[in-house]
Amino acid sequence: MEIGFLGLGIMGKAMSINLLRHGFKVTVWNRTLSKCDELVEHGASVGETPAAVVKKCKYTIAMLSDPSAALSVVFDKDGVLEQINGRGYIDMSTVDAETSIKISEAIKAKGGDFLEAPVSGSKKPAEDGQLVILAAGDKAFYDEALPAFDVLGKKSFFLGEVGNGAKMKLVVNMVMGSMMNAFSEGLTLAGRSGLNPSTLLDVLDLGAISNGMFKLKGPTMLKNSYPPAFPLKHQQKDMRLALALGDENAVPMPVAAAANEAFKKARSMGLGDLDFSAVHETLQ
Ligand SMILES: NC(=O)C1=CN([C@@H]2O[C@H](COP(=O)(O)OP(=O)(O)OC[C@H]3O[C@@H](n4cnc5c(N)ncnc54)[C@H](OP(=O)(O)O)[C@@H]3O)[C@@H](O)[C@H]2O)C=CC1
Ligand SMILES: O=CCCC(=O)O
Repeated sequence: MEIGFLGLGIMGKAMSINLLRHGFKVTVWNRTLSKCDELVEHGASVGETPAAVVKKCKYTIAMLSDPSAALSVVFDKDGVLEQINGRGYIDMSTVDAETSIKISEAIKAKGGDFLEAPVSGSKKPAEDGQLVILAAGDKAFYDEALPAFDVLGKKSFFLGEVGNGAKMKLVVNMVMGSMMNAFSEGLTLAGRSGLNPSTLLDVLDLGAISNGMFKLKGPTMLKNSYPPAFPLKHQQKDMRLALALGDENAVPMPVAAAANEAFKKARSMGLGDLDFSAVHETLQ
């Protein structure tokens, strides 16, 4: 079955290669078209525009940086809407519910099917097909897309109406961003107060707050090394969108608000393209 894929950044590249490896025919598009070359080496075809990809595929997946990119690819000239009639569109980007609902309504008005399906998990889980998929929208289309989700992820959740996937993803990343700041403060405090931060990693790993993120990021943070798996600029976008969701629902989130300030500071220091663990540098 032919699947379209729009957006070949860190995640989109890994996800589309994974689909190809599992026998799907994939047609790709990326704003910077030269990034499609590597996918062609893996067997992909290339579409010149989002509309051209959508036209030849039963359904098309998007993995784009933020709400403005997600909207642009759908609504602009040569965008998804122009060819969506009778086809499906799955937006896996992390965006807010409002953006997702706007896209969903436009796709449906043109006779297409829509799912939002943001993911938990980063570059390595994307390469290994171990993402957690947070889908919402048309249930029949979800069932149709399950073979692709089964390749991309280790578990898919169907969360009901469009907006619920986006909200779940933002809540998860709000918790993650807050934890990353507490972790950075802990590593820094350990070092400055005369402890060995490596020993702190061992102690944390044996206790109740042991987790994959501390285990994965701790050793590189201690070397002040932040190769981008999840770019810091995207984590800050997610904190901003989660705080807006908190505003809408009158939920006080002082911890998340402080974490957002730290990510903003890191961006102002030019660290936005590094991994989100580079927020550690704001304390150095
Ligand atoms: N990295 C991670 O660990 C995870 C990321 N996410 C989410 O997935 C999405 C993608 O993340 P990631 O792959 O890391 O990001 P990258 O920054 O690596 O890639 C972003 C992609 O969006 C494209 N893009 C940006 N602006 C536009 C635009 N105006 N029009 C068209 N295309 C555009 C880029 O194209 P170009 O190449 O031309 O710049 C690129 O393909 C984000 O929403 C992120 O929050 C979710 C889970 C994990
Ligand atoms: O949105 C990015 C999530 C990164 C992760 O789950 O490790």
